[in-house]
Amino acid sequence: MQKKRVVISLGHSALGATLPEQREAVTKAVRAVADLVADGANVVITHSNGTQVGMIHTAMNEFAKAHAEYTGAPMAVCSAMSQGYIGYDIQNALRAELLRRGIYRNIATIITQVTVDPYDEALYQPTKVIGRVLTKEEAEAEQKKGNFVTEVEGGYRRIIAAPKPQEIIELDSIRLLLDAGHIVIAGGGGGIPVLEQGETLRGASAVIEKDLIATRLAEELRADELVILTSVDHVMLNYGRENATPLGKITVSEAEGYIREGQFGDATMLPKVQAACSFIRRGGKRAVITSVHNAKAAFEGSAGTSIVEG
Ligand SMILES: Nc1ncnc2c1ncn2[C@@H]1O[C@H](COP(=O)(O)OP(=O)(O)O)[C@@H](O)[C@H]1O
Ligand SMILES: NC(=O)OP(=O)(O)O
Repeated sequence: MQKKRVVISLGHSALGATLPEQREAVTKAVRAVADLVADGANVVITHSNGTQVGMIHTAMNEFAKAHAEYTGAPMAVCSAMSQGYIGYDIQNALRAELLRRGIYRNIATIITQVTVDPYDEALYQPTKVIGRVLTKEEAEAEQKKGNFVTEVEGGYRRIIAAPKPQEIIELDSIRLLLDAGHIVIAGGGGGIPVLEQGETLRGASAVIEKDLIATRLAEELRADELVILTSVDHVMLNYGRENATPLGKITVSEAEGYIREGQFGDATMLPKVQAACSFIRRGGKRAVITSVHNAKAAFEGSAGTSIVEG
């Protein structure tokens, strides 16, 4: 019998912001992955990169300005770097966690490119926040460099275009490794957005929403479950209000109704619930949205928000 297949998406709280924070946060996040593996699942991991790609872009390009022998790095190269370095931390933390449990599995990160449509209007309207929170002065300096910023809680953050994913270029390699029982880290940060130009794939100055690539991977790989680990234990109705109510097990029709009511934050919870609905509509058995902390209980059905057929 084929093992259960699970695509698990790690949000920014599973990664932290700085290098030491990431190493620490990933150590906790991989326990949820190890629980799934110990339970016999074949797993593909995908993850956020907004904070990391912003940090890498600033580090690469500011340094290059001051040192003529270095060149700056375009956003697509920074996305590739973020996949490499986040994958490196996840590989090592997960390997150690599994070995502690007496389990040995091959774990590999696939640098993943995803085509985007050059006519996607999102390419011309930056919406996706990247990097750390900036002061007003730092935000003004970014604008002078031609970058875009938006006001957020506590300050400002850079924003960048977020086109829709089209084709996952390395999909066959991901599937091959998964079929062979390897744990695969893929589509990190939504995948590196690329534009197809003849034989060439040209990096786009954008970042793809990772919830969209999580559902795409889950659909293409015919996963049984999609698990989205984020910063809250449940999806809530009336979030942030006095009458806020956590959602337990709901059907895809109910979830779509809540979407129509505007129950979910546009750039935060909405893409996760949409990803979950799309996955179930295309044949997935269960989508779970919860925190790293609650993951084990959510896998067992006693915590988190589960979206199922119906
Ligand atoms: N209806 C809702 N229920 C729960 N959380 C919500 C809701 N609407 C918006 N949110 C916000 O969504 C956030 C999770 O999304 P996000 O910050 O993008 O995390 P991630 O990095 O995991 O993708 C929560 O911290 C919460 O502030
Ligand atoms: N690429 C992406 O969606 O990253 P965040 O989750 O950090 O926004």
